[in-house]
Amino acid sequence: MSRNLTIPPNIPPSREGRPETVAVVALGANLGDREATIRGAAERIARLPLVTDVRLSALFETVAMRLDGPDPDAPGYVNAVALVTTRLAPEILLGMLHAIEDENGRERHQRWGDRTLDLDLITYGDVVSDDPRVQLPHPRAAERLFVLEPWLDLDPDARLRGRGRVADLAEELRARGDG
Ligand SMILES: Nc1ncnc2c1ncn2[C@@H]1O[C@H](COP(=O)(O)OP(=O)(O)OP(=O)(O)O)[C@@H](O)[C@H]1O
Ligand SMILES: Nc1nc2c(c(=O)[nH]1)N=C(CO)CN2
Repeated sequence: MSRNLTIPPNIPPSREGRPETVAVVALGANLGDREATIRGAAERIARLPLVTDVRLSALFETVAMRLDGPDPDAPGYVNAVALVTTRLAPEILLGMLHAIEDENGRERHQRWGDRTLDLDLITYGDVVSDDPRVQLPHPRAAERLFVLEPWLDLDPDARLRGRGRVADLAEELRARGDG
């Protein structure tokens, strides 16, 4: 069969801008229909522009952590982690995560208070940032089993830049009865 060489080959047009990067996003909810909120948020992230893939972990039931420690009397959380492949810049992605929190009726009364939806950017590729608006990796991720365990569910070999293997961090927290 002859080929018409005037028709361009089926190669996607080259795209300017940043390369695709995998971001780790932590999801948590302890008010309302927590599971539906988490699954809906992951679907919403998947529909963001310049997001090409979202893999959601299993959902974990966890005890609410307050600033002064675990509070078994507070409404429990459903936690999960999503691996998000995106060409959005980290600060833009975080802004969009905040918008999704707002769409879900997130109110900001109290640090570590109850919430319909919390979305944290845990890592964005290997990017390190101490800008208070976008700290990367998330400065409290290594102390949070409710982040590390869902992350391990998706990626047992995960590493947290500057802190080593996520599996080792989780093991230390479990051994201390912490996190
Ligand atoms: N990597 C990050 N992920 C999420 N928020 C961040 C990050 N870096 C900086 N921030 C900023 O932290 C501020 C507080 O975020 P948020 O309301 O989610 O706090 P919190 O959930 O109560 O506590 P924590 O930050 O310990 O999870 C926000 O204004 C946000 O811009
Ligand atoms: N179990 C649990 N506790 C929390 C969580 C969370 O996601 N899960 N998020 C908080 C603020 O980011 C504070 N405490």
